[in-house]
Amino acid sequence: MSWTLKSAKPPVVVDTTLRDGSHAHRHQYTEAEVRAIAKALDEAGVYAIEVAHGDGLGGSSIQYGFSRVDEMRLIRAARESVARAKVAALLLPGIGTRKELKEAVEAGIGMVRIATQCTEADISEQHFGMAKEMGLEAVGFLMMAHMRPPEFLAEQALLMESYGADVVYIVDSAGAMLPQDAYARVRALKEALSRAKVGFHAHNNLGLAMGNTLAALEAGADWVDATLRGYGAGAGNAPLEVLAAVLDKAGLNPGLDVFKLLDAAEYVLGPIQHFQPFPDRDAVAIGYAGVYSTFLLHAKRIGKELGVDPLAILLELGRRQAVAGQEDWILRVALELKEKEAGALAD
Ligand SMILES: C[C@H](O)CC(=O)C(=O)O
Ligand SMILES: [Mn+2]
Repeated sequence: MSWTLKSAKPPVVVDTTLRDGSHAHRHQYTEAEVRAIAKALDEAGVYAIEVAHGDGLGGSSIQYGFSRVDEMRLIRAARESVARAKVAALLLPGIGTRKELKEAVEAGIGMVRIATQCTEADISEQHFGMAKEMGLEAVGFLMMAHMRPPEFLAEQALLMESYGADVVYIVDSAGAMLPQDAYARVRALKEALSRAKVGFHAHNNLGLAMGNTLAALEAGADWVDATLRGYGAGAGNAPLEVLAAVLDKAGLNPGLDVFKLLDAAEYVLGPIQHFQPFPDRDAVAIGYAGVYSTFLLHAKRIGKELGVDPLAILLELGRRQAVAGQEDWILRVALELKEKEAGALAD
């Protein structure tokens, strides 16, 4: 791996402020917020804008947190606000179904990203079939990709390609990768896939979202994700306005307007952000222990309610190798830690 970016090409950039950022926004986006953000992103030249509950279509629930506004209304609002960018949604098989996908198409999506745990690409076959039948650009998301080696991920990506994926992403859901990890995984997919493009989605828990995105580009990534101000789960994602400035300096700008993005980050997202994600004590623990980034706010809340250190909860979840969909483990682990502590005090 080199840092020259000589092998990199201008990537397709997908913004997920209105989907991954929904985790940080506790799924409370309003239609007016979505309209303003989607319009600003469209005018700044991003290829696609992902809009959905943070956990994908159908995610609004007691397990993942209720959305303030129905996501179909948010998708429609985004679609009405863009002149050029594609509107996309995320779907996790088991959470989202054909019903939600069909409604999202009617609301205006042109692309769906189908996300599975990186060991379970085989459960996505039917969903890629539906996406293609509905005329969508179809993208595969191999989540928690730090948990498996490059050659294993390449096999999973081949499955998604065989189901019809146009792009397959290495998703560093835990923000646990070092640049060499991102590089090796993207490289393996580039070498294995014959038709599908390769993408990379970063989280900043170890402060490496930008570095890992550049490593992915050096490895040949065709698509990359980012969010305004890195607004996303855990310590957030690669910050879009920073990525645009860096790509521009490196001669790799795919057509993004750097100054429009700086304004969008500062004046459109900035005033409504619930908080600025950054690698704080608990977020670094997530990257260090390889825990799903979306567990951060749940662990902080449950830890506060029960008087248990969120860092201890997150480290234990890492030890148990919890993955997406196992949000119920957070409360269970917290209760066990509390019980253990009470037992130790009684002894
Ligand atoms: C549903 C997740 O938030 C998808 C994602 O962005 C990730 O795994 O990272
Ligand atoms: Mn993410």
